Amino acid sequence: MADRHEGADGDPAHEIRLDGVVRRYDGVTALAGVDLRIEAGDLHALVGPNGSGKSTLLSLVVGLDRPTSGTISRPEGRIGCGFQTPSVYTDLTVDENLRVFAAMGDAGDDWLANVRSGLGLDEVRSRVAADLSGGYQRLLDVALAFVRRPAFVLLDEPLDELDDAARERVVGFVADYCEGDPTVVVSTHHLDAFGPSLDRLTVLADGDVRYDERVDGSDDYRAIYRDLVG
Ligand SMILES: Nc1ncnc2c1ncn2[C@@H]1O[C@H](COP(=O)(O)OP(=O)(O)OP(=O)(O)O)[C@@H](O)[C@H]1O
Repeated sequence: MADRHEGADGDPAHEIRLDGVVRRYDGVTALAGVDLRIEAGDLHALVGPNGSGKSTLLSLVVGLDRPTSGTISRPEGRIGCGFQTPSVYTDLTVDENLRVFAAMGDAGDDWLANVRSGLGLDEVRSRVAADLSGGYQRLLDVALAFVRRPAFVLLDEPLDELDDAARERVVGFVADYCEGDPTVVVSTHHLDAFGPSLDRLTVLADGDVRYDERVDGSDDYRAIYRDLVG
């Protein structure tokens, strides 16, 4: 069997790298000097209390925002994003949304169908996005992040509003996606759901990295987290 990280694993040229990243807003330090490596092929979780800087970090990595100081480098390659507020075309159907986003890449119809069924969207494929429940809108937003088959996917709270079965499906889909070279960074409050599938865990608190280690399914994530941030 091929190594799951064949090609890019451990190659610094393929990692996302943050060095001394500070992001200050008026009177608020969202990130206080973050050094972080996000290695190719990893399913890498960012966790931390409300306001710890997770969304800020993802926005900076995508390039939607700029650091006050410090540097961020990201290798060439397509990037897929799912942020806290779903960014679907509300007047289009699920299938139309998927096709619009897929058309920006070259991943093909088979992959589109794979994303749709893998995330449990087949039964709503002909419904207009505006009429979907909050959970299905979230699933569609997650699907749009993957439909161009990007090298990097950044997901901010992808499990919000989902029921247990849908959460399991999303975690399974994301973990399978990372079986090759792609890298997925997920900001989440649902450490228990992602825990067994993670390659790396970073805990942020008050804009600082409090923990950043490779992990495997046997780790007691809840205990790690509780010891760090209570
Ligand atoms: N545009 C902004 N203007 C002012 N302050 C901001 C802005 N964006 C974020 N902040 C502040 O930066 C800090 C970090 O926020 P951020 O949204 O990154 O945290 P988070 O870990 O994603 O939180 P949550 O888990 O609640 O989503 C917070 O104190 C927040 O209020």
